[in-house]
Amino acid sequence: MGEEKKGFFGRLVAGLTKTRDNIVSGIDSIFSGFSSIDDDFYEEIEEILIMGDLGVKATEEIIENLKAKVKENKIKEPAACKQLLIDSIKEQMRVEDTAYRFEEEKSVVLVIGVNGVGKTTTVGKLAGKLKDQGRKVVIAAADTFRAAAGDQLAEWANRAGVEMIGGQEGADPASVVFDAVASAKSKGADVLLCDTAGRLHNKKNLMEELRKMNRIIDREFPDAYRETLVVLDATTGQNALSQAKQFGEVADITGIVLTKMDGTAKGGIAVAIQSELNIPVKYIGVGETIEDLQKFDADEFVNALFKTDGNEEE
Ligand SMILES: Nc1nc2c(ncn2[C@@H]2O[C@H](COP(=O)(O)OP(=O)(O)OP(=O)(O)O)[C@@H](O)[C@H]2O)c(=O)[nH]1
Repeated sequence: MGEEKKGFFGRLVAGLTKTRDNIVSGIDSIFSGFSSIDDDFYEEIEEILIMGDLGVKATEEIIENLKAKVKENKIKEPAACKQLLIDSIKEQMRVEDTAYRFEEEKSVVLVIGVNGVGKTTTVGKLAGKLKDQGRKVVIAAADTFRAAAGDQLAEWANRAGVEMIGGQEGADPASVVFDAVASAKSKGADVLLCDTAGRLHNKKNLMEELRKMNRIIDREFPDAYRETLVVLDATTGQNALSQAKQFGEVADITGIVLTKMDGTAKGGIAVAIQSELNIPVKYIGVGETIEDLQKFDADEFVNALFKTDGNEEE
């Protein structure tokens, strides 16, 4: 098991190379470059965290927390602050509900996100993952806005070996969800994954569409556990955070999927999201194949960023 964990950690470390270069190399040079802990020292750390997309609010709180820890532990050496900074970031990322109940219970999972963020890909990967865990999955292609979205999802359903309902361009998303719920129930499916649209420029329509879908699920599948995942493209940095906030105004988000974490320098956005929204990042996308969706764990993420296993005093 230790090997498996190491493999996962290794892949996470590799996937976060650019984010790590962006944040940690700068931080390391501050720890080694400063001879005493003063205002300049804190300001430079603050600047790097903000540049690393952790967000102004989260950064300010991390720095306050770090200052308190330094005082409490009577630390005098800048280098000795590193572990305290790691701890502060982890504390800042703490969220209450990080459970994956849809993996255990009969569930309907709504997946929301604007075009191009990797929503369809994520639904496909998630279907494959749940199927591998022995769950019976049905996909509802309720993003009927974009031409070819249905075909693309059908390919993913095929790859994952699960059934897909809907996919006709221009169809009413709520009626697709209605058909999919009926199919999921008649087949005794465990999880119904709904790929839905996310046109943020027309919030009223979006809200109406989501409300309609939710009403149908409430009525037709009242005992299903409900999960609403918002897919965000990590490469868009602060824009991803603002999308999450906007979706939060029209839906009860239970989790975030951050895609394209491979190869982006903006992975620090995961800190901003968990800290500012108190919503867990449940998965990260680290590539384009069906295996490239990983469960997200904030502590492991911070350890991978700083390349520490969480126990060592570096
Ligand atoms: N590198 C990388 N690419 C990804 C990841 N997730 C998705 N992509 C790519 O991002 C592009 C957009 O993904 P889609 O799944 O089509 O995006 P979408 O949000 O469904 O877009 P629409 O179908 O237009 O709504 C595709 O080329 C995917 O292969 C990821 O985690 N890493």
